[in-house]
Amino acid sequence: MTDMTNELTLNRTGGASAGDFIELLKPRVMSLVVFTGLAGIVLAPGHIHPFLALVAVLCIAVGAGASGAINMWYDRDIDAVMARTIKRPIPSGRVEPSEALGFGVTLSVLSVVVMGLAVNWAAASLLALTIGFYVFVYTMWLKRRTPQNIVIGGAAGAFPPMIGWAAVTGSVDMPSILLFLLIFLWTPPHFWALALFRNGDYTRAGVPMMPVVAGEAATKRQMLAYTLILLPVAAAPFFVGIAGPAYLAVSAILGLMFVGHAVRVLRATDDKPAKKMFGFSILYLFLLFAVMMAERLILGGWA
Ligand code: HEM
Ligand SMILES: CC(C)=CCC/C(C)=C/CC/C(C)=C/COP(=O)(O)OP(=O)(O)O
Repeated sequence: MTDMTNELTLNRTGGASAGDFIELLKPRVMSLVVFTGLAGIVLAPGHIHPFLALVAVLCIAVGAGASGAINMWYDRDIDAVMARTIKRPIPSGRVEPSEALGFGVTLSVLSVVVMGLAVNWAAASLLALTIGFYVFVYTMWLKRRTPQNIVIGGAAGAFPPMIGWAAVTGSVDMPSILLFLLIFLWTPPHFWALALFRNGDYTRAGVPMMPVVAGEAATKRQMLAYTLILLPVAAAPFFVGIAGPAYLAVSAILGLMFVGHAVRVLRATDDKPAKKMFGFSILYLFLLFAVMMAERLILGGWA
């Protein structure tokens, strides 16, 4: 406790560093979000100037990070009682709440306006929708109210490939909706794996995550159901012509491994399988999109 008090005093007098503002952008989580946005650009039919592609990726990165900063501003009360989040810049006193809010709002507006002016307004509108969904629908409305919070609110994290796709095509098309669906169905097993071994945090903070409300067994059964539904959905990009045969094989292997993790979690009596499944969920999504992009870049289009 003394250590923590000293740390708070030190930090307050020291003021915020650039690193604190970078931390507000949740860079590690957002790196995969941006990667899926890049995939939308690579997989979309048509051409975009490489410089504009770079601008689009930067706008997705800045918009995603900015919404993370607003999330940290709104959630500063619960972040202060969860072990995983207590050292974040606001609860530890290094950044004032109003500074974080101003930072997040400014960068959100900037990312949308630059996307609209430099790339197109279809991508900018989807980016604005995504930021709004994460901030208003997930963070401010559902997160503290229902155990379905991440099922519905998770849609925010699934939009980036559609944003990237729209940056190239100016439209919303069926293959990009499929990429949305893939991430949408991946989110519950991704997040509930973490919630299972961070259950104490969410109980203390009064956040009604699924394991807190429905119990561990029911959560685990739902995780298995999502991994099973993911199998055909993850294969679908091959059948609509935006992914190749190597992708199809990899999606089946990774999908079965994901189901295997869910089965081990279902049977487990300790936290270890859930921790492993959380780590695997990230690798799963990263590899799926990496293979989809690599095959497209190496071999060209299929459609
Ligand atoms: C509503 C949907 C989601 C929720 C509630 C959620 C929740 C979380 C949480 C609580 C963590 C731990 C973060 C930390 O301790 O800093 C995490 C980690 C992570 N999430 Fe998610 N996530 C969601 C969607 C996504 C999406 C869509 C992606 C990417 C496409 C993603 C990628 C990651 C990555 C890469 C990490 C690991 C970060 C690290 O290395 O520490 N998440 N997620
Ligand atoms: C382009 C754009 C705007 C993308 C946004 C992407 C997005 C909504 C990702 C959601 C992932 C995420 C950080 C969830 C954390 O949940 P939480 O906020 O409950 O987690 P916490 O407890 O770590 O704060």
